[in-house]
Amino acid sequence: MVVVSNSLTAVAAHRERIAELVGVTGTAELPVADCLGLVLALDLVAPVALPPFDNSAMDGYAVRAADVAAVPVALPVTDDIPAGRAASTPLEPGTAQRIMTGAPLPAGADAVVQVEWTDGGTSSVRVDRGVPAGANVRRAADDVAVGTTVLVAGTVLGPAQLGLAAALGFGSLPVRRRPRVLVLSTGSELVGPGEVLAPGQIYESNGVMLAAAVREAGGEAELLRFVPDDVAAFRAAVEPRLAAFDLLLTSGGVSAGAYEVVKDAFTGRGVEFTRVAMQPGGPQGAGRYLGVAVATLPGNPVSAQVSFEVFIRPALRAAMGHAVVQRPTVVAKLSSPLTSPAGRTQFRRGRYDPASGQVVTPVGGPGSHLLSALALSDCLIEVPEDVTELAAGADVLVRFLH
Ligand SMILES: Nc1nc2c(c(=O)[nH]1)N[C@H]1C(S)=C(S)[C@@H](COP(=O)(O)OP(=O)(O)OC[C@H]3O[C@@H](n4cnc5c(N)ncnc54)[C@H](O)[C@@H]3O)O[C@H]1N2
Ligand code: MOO
Repeated sequence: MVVVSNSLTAVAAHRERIAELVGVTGTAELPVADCLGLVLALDLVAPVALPPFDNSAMDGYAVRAADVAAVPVALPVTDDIPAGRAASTPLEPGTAQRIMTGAPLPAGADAVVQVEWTDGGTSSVRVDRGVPAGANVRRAADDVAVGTTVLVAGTVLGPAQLGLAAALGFGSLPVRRRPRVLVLSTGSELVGPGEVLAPGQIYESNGVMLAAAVREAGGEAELLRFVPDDVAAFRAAVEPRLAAFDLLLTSGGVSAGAYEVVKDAFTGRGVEFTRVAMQPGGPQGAGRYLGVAVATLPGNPVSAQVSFEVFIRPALRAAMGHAVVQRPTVVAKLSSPLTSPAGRTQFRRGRYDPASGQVVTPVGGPGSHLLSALALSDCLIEVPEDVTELAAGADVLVRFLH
């Protein structure tokens, strides 16, 4: 692990460590409807053509273009072809067949006259405007030929990709499965919603926040809350569950206090604790416990969420096979001056306003308990390790939170 001065671990080194621990999830065959946002694990090859047959692009009349070269002309209507049914008879010269959008073109027809250019007749039709051969006809395989690789492995499946898979008849797709994360909050002071706060107690918030962050990143989260500051209780709560998960994500219990349950439970058992050169989010731990990846985040709510953004989200995205694992960034002008601790990357919370010349405004101070400021923010302002002061108007890197 790369370590920077005064024995702090570099942010990038800790990020790599977490990504390496989480690794890449396996492949699963999932129903197409459940694949939104997932990454295709294998190339998708078309088992059918799109369209599968020549068909009409318009409601109208299937004709031979030569028969409507001179208009107006009256043609007997010999068949009626709704979508979903094939023509029962080939089109004879000098006749028309009424046809609906998407219905198969009868043999012998080479064009469709849209209904607006006719009198709409059912036994005989008067065609008022001629069409060239091929008009309003969608040819078989116009879009996709059988055997074409339509989507390559690594494609992120959005609505259009899922629509294409469905159009080709796929009911399920091979994808990288979602990483499963057990989110665990520790702290004897934590109580749940609806309970009356006794002196010294607070409502638990990190679990809800981190589980939501896991889901937003594309993972599956299970929340385990309100574990007391007791090593035996902690291990008893965690151990029976671990095998079902790709990552155990804890918050709290890792700094220098007398009751650091996470640190006490994992020290010397495969998890290393360190201080990362960042603020907030200094105290971090990473490793493997009973074979499962573990990341321990600090308990202060803003520290926990910023740590998630910096370390956990990229690892989960990489685990799912995403090529782009980082949020988008932009360089913006700082609206007001900032100070930052020497030797640490500071992640201040901010609001970005593209309208006023790409200005970013810090929201709240640097305190890692300022959760409401985080909730009002849409980005992190990243101040490099070697920068301790920034004037208003300085260029800063903005990392979006959405
Ligand atoms: N002597 C030192 N004290 C502290 C240091 C240090 O280096 N030396 N580091 C500080 C920093 S920085 C951080 S960050 C915190 C990290 O502490 P822990 O990870 O051990 O977290 P806790 O002590 O359990 O809690 C910190 C704070 O956050 C609240 N918290 C914790 N879990 C939750 C939760 N699930 N929901 C809501 N709030 C939570 C907790 O009540 C505390 O107020 O340590 C500093 N101290
Ligand atoms: O590094 Mo701590 O995470 O600021 O509150």
